[in-house]
Amino acid sequence: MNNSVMIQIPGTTANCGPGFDAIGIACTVYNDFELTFHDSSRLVIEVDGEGKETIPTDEKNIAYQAVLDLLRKINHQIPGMTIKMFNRIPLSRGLGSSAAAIVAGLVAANELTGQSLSKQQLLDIATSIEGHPDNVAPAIYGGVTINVCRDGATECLRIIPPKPLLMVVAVPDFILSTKAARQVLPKQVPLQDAVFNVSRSALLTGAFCTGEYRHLSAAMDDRLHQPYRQQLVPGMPEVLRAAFDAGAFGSALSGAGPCLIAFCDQNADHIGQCMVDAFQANGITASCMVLSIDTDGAKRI
Ligand SMILES: Nc1ncnc2c1ncn2[C@@H]1O[C@H](COP(=O)(O)OP(=O)(O)O)[C@@H](O)[C@H]1O
Ligand SMILES: N[C@@H](CCOP(=O)(O)O)C(=O)O
Repeated sequence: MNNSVMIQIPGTTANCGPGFDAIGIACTVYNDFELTFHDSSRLVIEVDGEGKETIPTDEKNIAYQAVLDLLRKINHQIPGMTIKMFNRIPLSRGLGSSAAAIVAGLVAANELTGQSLSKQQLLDIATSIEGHPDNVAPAIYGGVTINVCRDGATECLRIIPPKPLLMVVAVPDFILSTKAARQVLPKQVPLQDAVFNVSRSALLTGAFCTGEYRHLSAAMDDRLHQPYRQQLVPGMPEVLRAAFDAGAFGSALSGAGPCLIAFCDQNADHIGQCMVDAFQANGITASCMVLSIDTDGAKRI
């Protein structure tokens, strides 16, 4: 049995507008995660890159907890371990950093213990830890994933769109925890809003399957979460509008925010600059990342 493994895990953008807790995409921004088991009982966690100052380096670390969850699941003894991570996924911004940490811990521990669990089993464990499947599924499988929770398991359909798609992410310089962004959501919604989202989610899935991205303008509209979260992201309507005016097919809140994401197939840098400028006009400093779809998901490197 090898006692050390290195995993690369992609960031993810969830919801894509209407697909709240259901649709997610793996993106070409990656964390590196190294797990080593050793004989001593010590736990060592070293964090570099994003979150270096804030991510816990003790038992509270969620990647470490995911390693423990997997070891307990397969009745493996808990050894001493060293975790080294280099993070490029911005924290608490809506690009799935927590999902990446959970998936990293699960995949690394599974690799070190003989790969006894399937991707489906890892997905089910990851979903139960994260609480929703739309980030952990694409982090595991790559691509665009449509995710349905049923009878305690997560059913995941992975799509690789037939035409290239770029994702322009405007990253504002403030954080918003997913927990806080879920607390502003209502417990119930009007039937017409549910119908609105059902039709847009179906159109969105069809656009990804066929590459008919001209539908994304209508397909990325949402009434289930964005109207409530807008108050948490200054300038959100203006930034989304700026992306569209600059030529994006469509735009939305990335995950629970505060990142805003636009989809296009050209002029990505220009669209990004327009989004950053629109944030700036609303008093928010932001930077821009141009990403494409990661098709591999978490993998050993
Ligand atoms: N690499 C990591 N290792 C351990 N914990 C992490 C890591 N990345 C993120 N986290 C935890 O996840 C939290 C952010 O999760 P969340 O609020 O869901 O935002 P995000 O949209 O980035 O997933 C961080 O505050 C941190 O506690
Ligand atoms: N469906 C979730 C997605 C959260 O994604 P994150 O990247 O912000 O953690 C939600 O909208 O709450």
